[in-house]
Amino acid sequence: MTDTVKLVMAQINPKVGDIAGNVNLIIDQLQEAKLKGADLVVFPEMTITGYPPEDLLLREGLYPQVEEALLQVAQSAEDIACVVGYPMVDELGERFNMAAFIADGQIQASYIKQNLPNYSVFDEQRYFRSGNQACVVEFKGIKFGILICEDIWKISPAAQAKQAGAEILLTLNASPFSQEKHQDRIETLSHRVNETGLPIVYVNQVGGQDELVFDGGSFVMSADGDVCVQSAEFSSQLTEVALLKQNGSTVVVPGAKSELYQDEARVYQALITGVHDYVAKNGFSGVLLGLSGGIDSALTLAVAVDALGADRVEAVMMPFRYTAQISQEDAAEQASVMGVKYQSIPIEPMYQAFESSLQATLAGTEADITEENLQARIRGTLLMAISNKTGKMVLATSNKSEVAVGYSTLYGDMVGGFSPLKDVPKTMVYRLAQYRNTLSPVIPERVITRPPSAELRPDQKDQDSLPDYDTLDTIIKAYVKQDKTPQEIVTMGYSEEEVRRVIRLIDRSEYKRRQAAPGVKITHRAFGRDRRYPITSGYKE
Ligand SMILES: Nc1ncnc2c1ncn2[C@@H]1O[C@H](COP(=O)(O)OP(=O)(O)OC[C@H]2O[C@@H]([n+]3cccc(C(=O)O)c3)[C@H](O)[C@@H]2O)[C@@H](O)[C@H]1O
Ligand SMILES: Nc1ncnc2c1ncn2[C@@H]1O[C@H](COP(=O)(O)OP(=O)(O)OP(=O)(O)O)[C@@H](O)[C@H]1O
Ligand SMILES: NC(=O)CC[C@H](N)C(=O)O
Repeated sequence: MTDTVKLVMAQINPKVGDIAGNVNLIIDQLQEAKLKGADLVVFPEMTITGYPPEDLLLREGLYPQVEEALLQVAQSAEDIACVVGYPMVDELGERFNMAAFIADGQIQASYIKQNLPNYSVFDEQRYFRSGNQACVVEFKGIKFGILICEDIWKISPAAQAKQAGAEILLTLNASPFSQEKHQDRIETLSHRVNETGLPIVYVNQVGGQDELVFDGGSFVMSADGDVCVQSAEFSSQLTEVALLKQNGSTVVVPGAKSELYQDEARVYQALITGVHDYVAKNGFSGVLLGLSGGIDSALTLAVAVDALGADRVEAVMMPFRYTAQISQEDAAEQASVMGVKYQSIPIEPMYQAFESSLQATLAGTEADITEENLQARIRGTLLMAISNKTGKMVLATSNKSEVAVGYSTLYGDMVGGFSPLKDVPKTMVYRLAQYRNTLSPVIPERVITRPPSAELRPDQKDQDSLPDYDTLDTIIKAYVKQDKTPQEIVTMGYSEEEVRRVIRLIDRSEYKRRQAAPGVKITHRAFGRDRRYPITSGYKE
């Protein structure tokens, strides 16, 4: 006899903490899956609360709400089975990261996550105790082993589930995006398939949550190690998977395979998702930004428009005596091509007002960074005034190279609620701008080809105060991502003086990063919750 099970991978975009909203989303997806004739629907990790709920997990009031939510989900699942993720607290006050198998309107079995990630952006040992038991459920003649995210990144829980009789593994994930992540997942799951001989259904969350973006990209790997079903990246989706019982094993029928994004296209989608969900989930009507005619604000504008639509994005040029005519022309041209509201507010009168008020105080001093920062701060003040009046949030435009070395002004161009390019090195900013222009030419070519300048003094170029960006980004990558020592970086072919200078700037700028807006993590190591360094530090290497 051949048993068949129609499984659906529910790649959804929950909102952290919105338990009522998430339950409605789950119930809607169950209804939709029923219409597709599904028997079993698998949701991502922590479906009910969204991931990561952070210190919401420390609130006692969360758990009764989660219990009630589970009951509601169970009641709506009388004629369909599902696996959902949720947090639970026991009578001793211990918390667990769980998954429930629900069928016939009731929780039939539950599983406690065993491997609690506590590195990079993850803090699960702050909240949870580990489980130590496999959970294998039989449904329609097939034995399913349930695992949660980090469990699949090590051998033991998968092997344990196999020993407990599992014929196929279901893994519920909240696995955030970084550039290499998809490949890492494929390699990791190939190991698990090789070790256990079992197919794996990998269901990931999608959507932005503060500095994290979940890319979705759920998939099924067959017992031969082939990806035989593939969901889309960066969009909510129900993906059908047919399972057959053949000669005692469970076999996945090859199904639909969405095409995946590559390289710059993939990073660009991550940025769009991060901006879109931050704005939507925090209830802003739109965003605004200072458009300078430079590449960072040009790319930020393109991302914002692609994420939100032109009618929700506003650009402001704020020229000063050092602003080149071509900067004004290019900013106006891009705003017009992209169809966004655009205005120009010269800052000369405000600068003169500051200068005259400070005249006595600054008398006898040479013009220096003080006067440059004033320009950036006037611009920041204007943007925040427009934000307050319109309800649109300001986007900061700094890239990762600038964030690394503190090349931005506190309370100046650092104003803003969200910082889309925060984890994008300058060299990648250029590649992303070029990629975006292959879809349709929105960034004037001159913005890409002219040398970068903050235009805070006559003829200023970034390279007057920083190494060229190829050098800077390589040193930042070696120090921040790869944790190399200064000596190791020097052996990569850079002068000791240059390496030491960049490292000193990186170390010294931690105070600025702590005050900066969050932004989308796209690399293996982002500043923010991913790389936590002390501000006050006497450490030397
Ligand atoms: N450890 C610490 N903890 C807390 N606060 C600390 C601190 N060290 C300095 N500070 C404070 O921070 C101040 C210095 O910071 P800040 O006022 O921002 O000024 P600062 O970092 O000295 O200058 C801004 C830099 O950003 C560059 N910039 C500005 C604007 C745009 C761009 C661009 O192209 O994108 C580049 C500019 O050329 C310059 O190199 C100090 O005066 C002090 O008040
Ligand atoms: N003339 C200007 N008009 C409007 N906004 C400005 C202007 N100059 C600077 N800004 C804002 O301050 C940010 C910092 O820009 P700045 O030109 O100093 O350096 P940048 O890092 O080269 O950025 P960009 O490549 O966007 O010019 C800009 O991205 C922009 O948001
Ligand atoms: N939520 C988790 O357990 C995530 C950890 C995992 N290694 C990932 O990022 O994919």
